[in-house]
Amino acid sequence: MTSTLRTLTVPLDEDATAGGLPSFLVRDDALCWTRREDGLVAFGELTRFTGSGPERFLEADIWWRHMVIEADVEDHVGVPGTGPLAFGTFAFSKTSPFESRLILPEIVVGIRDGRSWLTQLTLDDVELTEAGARAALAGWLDVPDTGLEAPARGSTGVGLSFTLKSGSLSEEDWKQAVADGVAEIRTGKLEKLVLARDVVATLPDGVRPAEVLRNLTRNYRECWTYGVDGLVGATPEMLIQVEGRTAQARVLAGTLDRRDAEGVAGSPMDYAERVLAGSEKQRHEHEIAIQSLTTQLAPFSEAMNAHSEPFILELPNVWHLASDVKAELADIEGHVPTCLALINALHPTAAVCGTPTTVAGELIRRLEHMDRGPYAGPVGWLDAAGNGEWGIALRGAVIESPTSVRMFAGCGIVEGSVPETELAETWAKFRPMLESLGIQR
Ligand SMILES: C=C(O[C@@H]1C=C(C(=O)O)C=C[C@H]1O)C(=O)O
Repeated sequence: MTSTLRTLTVPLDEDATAGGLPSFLVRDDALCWTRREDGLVAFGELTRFTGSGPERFLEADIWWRHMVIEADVEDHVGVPGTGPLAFGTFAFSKTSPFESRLILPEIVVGIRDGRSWLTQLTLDDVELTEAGARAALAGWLDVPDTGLEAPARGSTGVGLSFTLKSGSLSEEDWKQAVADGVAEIRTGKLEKLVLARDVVATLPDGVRPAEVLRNLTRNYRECWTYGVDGLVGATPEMLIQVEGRTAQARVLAGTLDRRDAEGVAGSPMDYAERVLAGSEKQRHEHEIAIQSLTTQLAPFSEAMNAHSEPFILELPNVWHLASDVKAELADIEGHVPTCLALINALHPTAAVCGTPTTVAGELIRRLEHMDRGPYAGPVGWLDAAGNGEWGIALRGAVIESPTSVRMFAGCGIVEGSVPETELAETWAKFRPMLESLGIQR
C-alpha cells in the first residue's frame, strides 16, 4: 500500500454510454452529479476527509491539495472532471454535528459536451491499464437486479404504502416559527430569514436510492441531481461552478407553485411573469440574495457580471426568480482561489440563511428546532485542476435507514410573509423528492 494517488483517465466510446448517465445509476451506493446529458457517476471509496466546525471548508481544501499535489495522473481526455476527483457534502451550519465529507471514489464515468470518459483511481501500487479500468467498471455495474426495466414506483397507479410525518416541528408550530420570524424582521434586526422544516417518509417496502436518482435526473433536467453518501436531491441553485478562471453562480429567491396557475385564464408563463416577476416582495427577496453573493464574490474576482433583471426559471414543480452571475477569478500571486476557498467565503448565502447572516443564523437555530445537517449546505465535486461544481443541497433528503427518508424544504421570509403561504411553498418544494420516491400527495 502506498499513499500516493494514481489515476488513469481514458475515453469511452459512444456504445458504452449510449444510455446516458442514468444507465450507470444502477447501484444504491453510486455517487452522482448530473444535469441534462452531462455529469459524473462514481463507485467505490478509496478514502475520505471528514470534518466539522467553522474551518470545515478550509480543512477539506488542505486535505484535497495534499492528496493531489503528488498524484501520478495519466489523463487522455483532459476536461474538467477528468483525473483525480472527489465528491463532497458539507454541513449547513458550523455548529452541526453532521460530518462534512469529501469522498475519493475508485471509478468515475463522466460525460461532458458529448465526450465520455472513465477514470480509475488507486492508492495501491497496482498497475493501471485501460483494460483494467473497463473491467473494474464492469464489476461495479454487475448487480443482479438493476430495476432499470421496471416501471418507476408510483407510475403504475398502484398505491405505494408509506407514511409521511412532520419532523422536528408540526405544521402549526412551524407556521408559528414563521410568524415569530416575521415579528423579528419587523423589529428591524434583520431583513430576511430563511426558515426550513423537515418531514420524514417511511416506506416499508424499502427506499431505492438508485431509482430516486434516475427519476430526479429524468424529471428535473434543469436541476443538478446529486447523490453523495445518503444525501440525494435535485437542486436548481448553483453556489459556485469553477472552470479554469471562470466562476459562475445561479442565485434563486422568489418562488411560485406551478399548481397555483391551474385554472387561471391566460398562459401559465404570463401568470408567472405577473405574479412572480411583478411582485415587489419577491423581487426584494431576490435583490437581497444577489447582493449577498456578489459582495462576497467581489474580493476574489477581476470582473463580474450579473443580469440586471432576474429571469423566470421554470421547473416541473415551481417557478423561481433566478439570476446568473459570472466572474473572472483574480490571480493572486500566481494562485486562483480554489472552489473550497470560494465556498468558505460564499456559504451561507442569503438565499438559504438570510441577511445579515449572523443574526439570521442565530434565529434559524432558535426557531427551526432542528439540525439542518447537509440540507442547504454545499454539495458537489472538485478535481485536481481546481475545477468543480458545488450546488446548494436543496430539494433533497437524507436517507436515514433502508426504509426512511428525511426531506427538507425552506422559504425566504421577509416582512410581508404569510405563514400559511410559506407552508404551502414547502410542500411544493418537497414535491421533487416525494414524486421520485413514488409518493403521491
Ligand atoms: C430554501 C429553499 O429554497 C430557497 C428559497 C427560495 C425562496 O424562498 O423563494 C428559492 C430558492 C432557494 O434559494 C429550499 O428549497 O429549501
